[in-house]
Amino acid sequence: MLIPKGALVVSCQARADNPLHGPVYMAAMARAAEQGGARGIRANGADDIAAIRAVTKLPIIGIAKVWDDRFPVYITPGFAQAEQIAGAGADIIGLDATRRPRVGESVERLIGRIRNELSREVFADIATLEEGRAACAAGATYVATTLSGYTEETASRKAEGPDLELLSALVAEVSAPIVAEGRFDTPELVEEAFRRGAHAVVVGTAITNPREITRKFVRALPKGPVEDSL
Ligand SMILES: CC(=O)N[C@H](C=O)[C@@H](O)[C@H](O)[C@H](O)COP(=O)(O)O
Repeated sequence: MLIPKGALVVSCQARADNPLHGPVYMAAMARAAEQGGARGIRANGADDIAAIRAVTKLPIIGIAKVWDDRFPVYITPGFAQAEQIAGAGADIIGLDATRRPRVGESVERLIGRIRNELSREVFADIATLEEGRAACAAGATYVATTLSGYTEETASRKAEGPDLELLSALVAEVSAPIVAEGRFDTPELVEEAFRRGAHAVVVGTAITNPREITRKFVRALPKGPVEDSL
């Protein structure tokens, strides 16, 4: 198992509209995270993964986000994407393991192929206890709470911070190592995740998205016109 127990994993991702989009910035983020004590990196797309692979030996959870209007699944939807990110240097393949409609083969078959044909660990992003059970039975190495709040069935959880209840239920009922991911945005919440038995915690936005961090501070500003002090 590549992600050690008790690890903080830092997700280094920036979409195309983010000024930090691009492999140079994401590799720098990953180095900063490593210097800060991260024991793993999560990254999206072959270009970012290859650039991060070149600057660190930390285990990389690679994903490939591909949007298709016909299907809700966008995190590594098929084997072709998994093969591409494995080739770029991902040690672990992250994928959507929810029960939602998907293009191509079933998630069970996809997990099996990644393990057998690519010899990579599988990191299953799920949103419910049932999906966690199924991913574990299909051979996922890790099961993560990543998608709670982001599927139709779980949309109401998004406003409530991280899904600590799902985390506890998975720890109690699923034998794979359980990773806490999604809206863990303070050190206190990371502590709480480990208290509840998480194997590792993945933090993204709160560490690697300065635009969102700035917005959070801006929301705390007094309303009304900003005084011009010049
Ligand atoms: C739902 C979805 O697509 N989540 C993504 C998965 O890769 C990322 O956008 C998140 O940033 C990541 O999961 C870490 O979570 P947070 O940024 O909340 O710490």
